[in-house]
Amino acid sequence: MSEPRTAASPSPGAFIEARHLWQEYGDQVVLERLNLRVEEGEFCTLVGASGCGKSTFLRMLLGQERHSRGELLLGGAPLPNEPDPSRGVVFQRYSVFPHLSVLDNVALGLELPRAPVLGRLFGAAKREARERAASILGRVGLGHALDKYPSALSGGMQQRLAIAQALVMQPRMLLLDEPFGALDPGIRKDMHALLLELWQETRLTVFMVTHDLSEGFSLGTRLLVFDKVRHDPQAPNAYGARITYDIPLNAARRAQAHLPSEVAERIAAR
Ligand SMILES: Nc1ncnc2c1ncn2[C@@H]1O[C@H](COP(=O)(O)OP(=O)(O)OP(=O)(O)O)[C@@H](O)[C@H]1O
Repeated sequence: MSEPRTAASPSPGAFIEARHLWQEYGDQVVLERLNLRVEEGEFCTLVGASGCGKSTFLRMLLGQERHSRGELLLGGAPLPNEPDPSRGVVFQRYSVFPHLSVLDNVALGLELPRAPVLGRLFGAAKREARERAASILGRVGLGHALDKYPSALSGGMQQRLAIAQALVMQPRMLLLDEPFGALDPGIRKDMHALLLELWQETRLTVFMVTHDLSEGFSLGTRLLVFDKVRHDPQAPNAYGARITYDIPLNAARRAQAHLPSEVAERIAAR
């Protein structure tokens, strides 16, 4: 029998690792020698002053942007240079397709890779895709709105749809860029509860940018503060940000994230 893993056990290879990571645009240094190790299942919230490179870091994790220097690894190998279904993303601005129904918005992600020419599946494959889409929409609270169009949805409902779009692809990582920034406080609270439930169920690794520090503290298992350690008032673009504080949060939730899913399910079932 293998030894139980405890907090003191050496951790296996990191899921995401940034080593001396830099991002520069021309003569503007945005990120500078950033180092980070994140294990699978962690929920990292990213905070920092406006313009310090949080969204840039998310885009790099998504594979939308290549770093200038250093290494960015996924499971020990260079992170793929292009977005793929293993990385789901939700932006602050609604990213759903306005001309498609709620159900089609989510089913499309399943249909396109399997029918790249027509963009449509037929028969059993189509039914299966739509059933899966409907099931995840039910999970995010949109089961009653499958035939609606996005223009008929509230802001919170549109973000639920965007989350469903990302989750239906069964990503290993969920990247959220201020996903609730445009929502009213009451709706935000509902969305926080939903996101935590989904994270606990799926055991995804989450990176979420937020400007709301209390949201950052209450949601994550880890708060990452992006900031510049060097400033030159004569040359504001000369130095970039890195992670200056890395604060473990919500110990109980953090411990749960490390529990093997089958053990967590057995305990929950009692
Ligand atoms: N493709 C690009 N080309 C040139 N400059 C860019 C590019 N992408 C980002 N930048 C610059 O990099 C800096 C960091 O931008 P980024 O959006 O990552 O910051 P942020 O911390 O997410 O900001 P905010 O909190 O305001 O959203 C900004 O000065 C921005 O103008």
